[in-house]
Amino acid sequence: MTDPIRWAEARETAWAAGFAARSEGSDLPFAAALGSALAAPLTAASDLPAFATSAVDGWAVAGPGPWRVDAGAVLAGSVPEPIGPGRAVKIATGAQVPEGTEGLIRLEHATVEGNEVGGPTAREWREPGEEARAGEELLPAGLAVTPPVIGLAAAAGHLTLPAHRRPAARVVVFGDELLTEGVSEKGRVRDSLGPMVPHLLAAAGAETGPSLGPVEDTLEAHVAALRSALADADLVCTTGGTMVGPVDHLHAALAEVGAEYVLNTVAVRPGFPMLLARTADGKFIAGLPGNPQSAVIAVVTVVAPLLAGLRGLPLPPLASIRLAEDVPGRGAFTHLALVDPAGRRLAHHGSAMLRGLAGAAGFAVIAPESAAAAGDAVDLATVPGVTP
Ligand SMILES: Nc1nc2c(c(=O)[nH]1)N[C@H]1C(S)=C(S)[C@@H](COP(=O)(O)OP(=O)(O)OC[C@H]3O[C@@H](n4cnc5c(N)ncnc54)[C@H](O)[C@@H]3O)O[C@H]1N2
Ligand code: MOO
Repeated sequence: MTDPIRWAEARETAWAAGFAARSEGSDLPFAAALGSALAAPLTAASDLPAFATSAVDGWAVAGPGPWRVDAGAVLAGSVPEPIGPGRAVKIATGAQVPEGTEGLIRLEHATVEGNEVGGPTAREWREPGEEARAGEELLPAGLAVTPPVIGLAAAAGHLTLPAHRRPAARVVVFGDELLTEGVSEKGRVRDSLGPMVPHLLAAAGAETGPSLGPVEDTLEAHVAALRSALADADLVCTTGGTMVGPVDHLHAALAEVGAEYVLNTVAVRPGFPMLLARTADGKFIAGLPGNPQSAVIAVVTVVAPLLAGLRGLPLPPLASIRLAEDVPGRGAFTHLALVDPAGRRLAHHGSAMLRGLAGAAGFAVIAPESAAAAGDAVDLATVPGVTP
């Protein structure tokens, strides 16, 4: 076993490995691009607006007033006839302003008498290219695709976005002791990771499906499950078997599939035995410890940064929280301490438990060789899918 690396370094190492392996950008439908980084700048396919666009409901007029009313109205969605001096035509918000227009009168400011209209005029339209010129860069490469980015891309004439695709991830659950239904009894426990981890991965930006397993505790079964999951995934997250117990086959299985460690053990409590490995063809295997809270910590520490890197995004920033009570350190290890949104520690925070985690804002980060006191603001490591 290699020396554990520091927790902050584990995040950066996992992210950098993902970023180096990010997919080449391609033109993706908006839904597929959402959440990933732009792989190339977004440019405008036309002027924005593409034509002089009325900003009000009113009258378009030309020349000196009062103006004689032309029949009909200029509505949004068509190309209007030009208007001549001394003429007025009714116009709707969003309609193309007729050539020759010198001013618009808002409907509520207009006086109409017989066939004539009068009132104060103003250039109440948006000029072509006011927001952007055709071909102009709207957003830089590397920016995350958010819903407003999708809206802008559509407005700018696109059906797709140049982005890094979402990585495909699979979860493989190890453990003969696990039950997939009913209550824990007679030495057997309900599998809590199989139902939970795919949702963590989805929230962290992976395409994923149901977990595979529980996989039988033999090396052959582990290797077969890993190979089958790797066949259609960029990332396989395994649960359990990270230690060196009598049926912990993960390390031997990694060797069998030719995977090499990116990192192996992290100086953090809980979660110490987590690992990240890479196969010869550039796929990743994240080993999440079997203790359920430790598995979540491995997702927070290694998997979420890796997925961000694979999508071309920066290392996810840590949030911050003000503690309402003292939190001890864990010596040379980083202590990830469950806290609620008010900064209070939670009961039931053992690494085999999920009860505290289920009500938590995230993990307060207590640096190695330190402790935190009530009132201190400390980093908060959030859990994908959980808003603090
Ligand atoms: N001699 C040592 N033993 C252990 C150490 C150590 O340093 N020296 N570290 C402990 C720590 S820390 C952890 S974390 C676990 C990690 O163990 P594994 O990753 O090998 O996991 P397992 O042994 O398979 O399981 C541990 C524990 O978690 C339960 N489990 C496993 N999978 C699931 C699941 N899908 N759903 C619910 N519960 C699960 C399993 O039943 C065990 O109770 O090692 C310690 N040991
Ligand atoms: O560190 Mo283990 O990962 O505590 O449960």
